[in-house]
Amino acid sequence: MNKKTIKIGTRGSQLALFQAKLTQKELHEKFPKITVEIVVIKTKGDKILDVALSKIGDKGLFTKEIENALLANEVDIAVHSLKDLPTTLPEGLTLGAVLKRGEFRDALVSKDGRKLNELTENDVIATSSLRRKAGLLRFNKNFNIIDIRGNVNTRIQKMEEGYCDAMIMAAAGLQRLDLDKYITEIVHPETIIPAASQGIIAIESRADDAATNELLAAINHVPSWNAGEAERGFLRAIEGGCQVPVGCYSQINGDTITLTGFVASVDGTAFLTETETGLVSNSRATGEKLAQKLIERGAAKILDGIRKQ
Ligand SMILES: NCc1[nH]cc(CCC(=O)O)c1CC(=O)O
Repeated sequence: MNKKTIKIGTRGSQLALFQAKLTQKELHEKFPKITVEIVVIKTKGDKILDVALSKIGDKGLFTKEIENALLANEVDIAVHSLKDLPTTLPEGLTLGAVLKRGEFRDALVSKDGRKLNELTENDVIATSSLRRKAGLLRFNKNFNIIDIRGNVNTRIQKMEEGYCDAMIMAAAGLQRLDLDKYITEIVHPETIIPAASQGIIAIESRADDAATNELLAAINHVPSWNAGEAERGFLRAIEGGCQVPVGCYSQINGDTITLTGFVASVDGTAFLTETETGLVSNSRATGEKLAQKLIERGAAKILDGIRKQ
């Protein structure tokens, strides 16, 4: 049966709504006769606002309630940031498509416009991400780092009110919200290795909904999909999530993909990084091989140590 209406489930943050609207626009352009509606769903991550994400210790903090709505047929697709989506999806759900990737690197946002190499131990740098913390401490072990929560807009407001001197955020999120002017510097991906799949918008669907999946295939951006496969392959194999300092990024060059990843201890003193190159047609396996390399060098031991704390 052909679809007449598609309901998109999304969180209600400005960033999530922007991403849902972009998906709506892409579907509308390809399929002008189909009505695409947006349904806002609150997630646990939207309700717990005062605890560092790394301490909540929950997979799918920003995605679970939306996935439940999808499984209950209340919506037809769910739009997420791919980096927030656990690498193993619930039974019955599938990744239907991804949109063209935005900026994959992190950005420094500083109050007075100073760059990362101009910040000192007298500055307060805010991030709740263990990955960003590890990168920052490897760059300067004396940096003073504090936790921060809240959506992108809230965090900028906190900085302006004096909560901190600088922050690290995903450049893609700032750009999507038209907040580019706050970006002081795009951080080199070897200084702070990005989150796997950062900058990619994911569209999740029911595996058995052939009509919807056919529509999604038509808006899928293949190079971004391959990057996501490689980076999620890595993350799945290393068993990383947002509770551990891990990250990776990929570069596609013709038919090859090069993936760089890291695993670190929370204080940044142990820091392992590796690179792996493979065929784009074999992206996921390339990510898994990268994970294997890091595991052979002791990554599992570092991660086990963190999980026991
Ligand atoms: N953790 C929250 C989150 N999830 C996705 C993005 C940015 C957009 C993206 O990576 O696609 C952000 C904000 C941030 O990390 O600063």
